[in-house]
Amino acid sequence: MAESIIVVRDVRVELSGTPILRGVDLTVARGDIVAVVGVNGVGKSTLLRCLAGIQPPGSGEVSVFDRPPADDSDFWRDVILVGDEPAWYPGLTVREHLELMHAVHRSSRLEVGTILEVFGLAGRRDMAPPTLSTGQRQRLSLAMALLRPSRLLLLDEPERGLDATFRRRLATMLTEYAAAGGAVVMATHDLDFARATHARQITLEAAA
Ligand SMILES: Nc1ncnc2c1ncn2[C@@H]1O[C@H](COP(=O)(O)OP(=O)(O)OP(=O)(O)O)[C@@H](O)[C@H]1O
Repeated sequence: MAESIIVVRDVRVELSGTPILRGVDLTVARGDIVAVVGVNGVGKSTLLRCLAGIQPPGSGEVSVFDRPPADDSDFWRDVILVGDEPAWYPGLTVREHLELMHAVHRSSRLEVGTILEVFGLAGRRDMAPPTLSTGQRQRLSLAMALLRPSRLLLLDEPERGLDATFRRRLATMLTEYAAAGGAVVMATHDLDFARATHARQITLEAAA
């Protein structure tokens, strides 16, 4: 059986006294792509935050790479969370944001020039991220994530703001990432996008 990267057993989370997650189970192995779906407010982002070690479960077990996820540098060397828009570095261009990631992570998966082309940002390389469109900023967030080496991608609505053509390209990139041995867990509202990645779907139900 494939090595499990994530094991979630009977997880419960309450926020401000309201049950958000209850009895959630999930196992993710190398090469898996899992799409977490469900209505607004059902707890998809909360589950991703549990997997990222940002939201401790009230009860139950969460294990990522054989230990409880911890918000520390060892953990983030293997794991990438793409959620809310990152804080951009004032004064740095699109290309410089990517070069920064490239410089910090010695074994980048792609060269900066290549990733600018793949993510359709070559024509915007000298612009400041805040001056990009919503979809272009999302492309840059994903480009910075996929540039660096990792073993697990946690993606909160990665399709947000992306046009149909780029959604298909991203689906292919995620499929290739998983085929190379990585694992992906993503919250999404786009079932066509989820199907394009051949993701296993899990549907969260309201806890209350
Ligand atoms: N700090 C908090 N205190 C109380 N309730 C919270 C807090 N943060 C989030 N919630 C509630 O938790 C629930 C789950 O939120 P979450 O963002 O995980 O949902 P989601 O499934 O990702 O939603 P969406 O599809 O809209 O992105 C929501 O009802 C939200 O109002």
